Amino acid sequence: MAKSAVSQYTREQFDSLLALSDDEVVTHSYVRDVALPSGGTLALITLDNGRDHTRPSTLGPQGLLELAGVLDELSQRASAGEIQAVAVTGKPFILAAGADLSKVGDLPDRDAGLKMAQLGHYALGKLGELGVPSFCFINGLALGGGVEVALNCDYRTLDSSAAALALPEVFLGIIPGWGGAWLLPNLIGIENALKVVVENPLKNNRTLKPAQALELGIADVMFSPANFLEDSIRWADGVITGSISVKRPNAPGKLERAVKWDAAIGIARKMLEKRIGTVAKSPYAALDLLKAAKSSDKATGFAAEDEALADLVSGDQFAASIYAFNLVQKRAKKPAGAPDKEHAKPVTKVGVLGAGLMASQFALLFVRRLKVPVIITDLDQARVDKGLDYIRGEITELENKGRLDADEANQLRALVTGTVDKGDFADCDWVIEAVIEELTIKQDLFAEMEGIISPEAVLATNTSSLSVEQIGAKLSHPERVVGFHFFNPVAVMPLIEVVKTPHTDEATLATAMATAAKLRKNAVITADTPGFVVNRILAKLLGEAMHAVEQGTPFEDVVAAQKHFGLPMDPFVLLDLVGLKVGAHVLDTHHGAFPDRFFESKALHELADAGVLLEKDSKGQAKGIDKKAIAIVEKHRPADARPYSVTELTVRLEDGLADEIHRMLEDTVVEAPEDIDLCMILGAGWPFQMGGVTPFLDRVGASERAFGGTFHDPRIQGVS
Ligand SMILES: NC(=O)c1ccc[n+]([C@@H]2O[C@H](COP(=O)([O-])OP(=O)(O)OC[C@H]3O[C@@H](n4cnc5c(N)ncnc54)[C@H](O)[C@@H]3O)[C@@H](O)[C@H]2O)c1
Repeated sequence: MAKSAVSQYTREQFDSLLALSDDEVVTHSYVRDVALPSGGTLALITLDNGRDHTRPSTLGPQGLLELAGVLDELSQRASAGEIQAVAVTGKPFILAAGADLSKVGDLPDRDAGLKMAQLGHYALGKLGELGVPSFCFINGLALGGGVEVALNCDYRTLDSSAAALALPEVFLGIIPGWGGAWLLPNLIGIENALKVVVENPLKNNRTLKPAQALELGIADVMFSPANFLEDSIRWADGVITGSISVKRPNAPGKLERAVKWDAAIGIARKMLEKRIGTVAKSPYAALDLLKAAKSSDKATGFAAEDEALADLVSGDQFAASIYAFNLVQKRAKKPAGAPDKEHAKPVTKVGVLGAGLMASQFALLFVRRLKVPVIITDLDQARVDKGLDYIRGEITELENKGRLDADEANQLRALVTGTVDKGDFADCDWVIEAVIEELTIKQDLFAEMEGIISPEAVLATNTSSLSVEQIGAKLSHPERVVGFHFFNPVAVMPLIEVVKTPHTDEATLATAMATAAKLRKNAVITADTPGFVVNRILAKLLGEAMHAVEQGTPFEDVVAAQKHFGLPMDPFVLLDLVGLKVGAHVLDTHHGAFPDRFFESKALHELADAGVLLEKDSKGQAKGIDKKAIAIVEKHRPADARPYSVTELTVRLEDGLADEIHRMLEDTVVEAPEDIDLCMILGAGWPFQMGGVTPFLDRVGASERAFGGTFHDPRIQGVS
């Protein structure tokens, strides 16, 4: 018999963890005996925290110990010949959403972290050592430790309507440490395991649809939801009797272990170094474990996971991740400064001014989520038609992908119309503009609309850098004006900055917040100051980047200095994406408002006029900086220029950000540092593992250097 992986742990080790259980959400393991079609008995465990489907079952110390106790009893019944198989499933729609993170932030030290890792192995590992075959019937959502419940079983069936499967641990600053890092590559091969565990480690990790999980080999078979449990039991019976033989084509063979394994790890390591440098520790820790899983036995693999998890759980990045997790889970759902929902006015028809890049994307979102008539306009019929074609084309695309049925798609297409006559907006109660970024054009447009729409209708603007108050300056009812700043691409970016002017009334603000919620976006309320939150911080970084290259700092050194922040794009790729003209305009706006702290860049204007910055390959991917761009920047180098070293520039950027954010808070651009962090995580892709900009700046000492204080107390900074 194979060496036991579980016997390295004992029940008594874990008593001290019980204090960390959240009594509110203990997941219980209910057992019932099921008769197998061919005779014999299968003991079916259901994981259930007794809540409805909006509160997924999670696994904390008490739930894990209860499961371990149940499995010990079943092991005895198996030895006595009373049961022939064990299966685990979940309450409706949910297997388990992983470890209970609500109290993990309270783990007092590394030893407690180590015990938490060991407890997972102690409990879940028993699923692989029962003496009879074990099955997981994956009936719904399975995340992190939920997937590891399944991996610890011998076989897995999967419901084709399950919401998602994922091992998102590296995204939270940890690793799949309850068996996942050893079991997964040994089940589905190293290349597939890498895709699931470390791909895109700074974003929400790869979420698998059931068909993908099946194809990768995480599940052995998939059944439709109609008879999922019955089909799973019948299939398990076939496996036990031998009438079904389970094939695992992705399981690693000798050749894969001898040749491919290390090579795949090497490629993944290079990819990570290129993409994230040394910003995050957890993906590298996961790589080390996946590498070792090639030749280690299960007991050694589990012990290595314990040590890695203990290091990470007690470190800075996990504390930071938990902070970010709580922001997104809690603060984002109850935005600071939001008025009572009761004041919100109904939105029964939406008018969209402009049919360009942003307008057509959010017109689509309005019709999909609000399901009310949406009318768009632009300067001429051709532009209106282009916008309509885009919106209708996207609806058809969603229909083709099966995300909308034919009736819904037809209904949505019929709700969107276009016009060149603004008189058709008369009955709109929500009008939003996304025309070109010029103050007088937007002012005149709003003034014109005031003559058409009712005095109660809301006028919203998607401006990125103009004053919302000034856009409404020519109105008799400026109280109905609000900023509603989307991010590109609209379908993907979860944030809307809702901008309140000194005149915006409660009903208008409440309507904006309610509308954002209906669009399923997170809204943060900001004051009407240049760049609001996200663009002001990005403008600071872009301005510093242009200043540094003008001073003779090599472009690659600027990229290296900014890599330290872990943002998804370097400043030059970002400039290329937003457009050089737009970028130059954003810098001008900030320089105009805060001339002592934001640089204006004449070089950037010349780059924009010449249309050069990045050198790209045939697929449009950036290869580096265009030589013509380097020459243009050199022309703007002042006589007394002095290049920065990477370290100097890194510190300069950190201190500049700390100073700017401190000023933003003094000016109450938002209520609290948490709101800045929320905006940067949701609107700029600031990595979760860094836990938000403000704790990061505290942690690296920038807050102390910039304003002689900190944004948070030490616990939140993640300083252990
Ligand atoms: N592009 C982005 O990433 C982004 C992100 C957030 C906010 N914004 C803001 O959104 C707005 C639009 O940006 P875009 O990128 O969609 O620009 P765009 O150039 O793609 O679209 C602007 C559209 O407005 C039309 N237009 C101009 N004057 C008009 C008028 N008087 N009446 C009706 N239509 C008129 C133009 O013909 C054009 O189709 C700007 O205020 C911009 O700052 C842009």
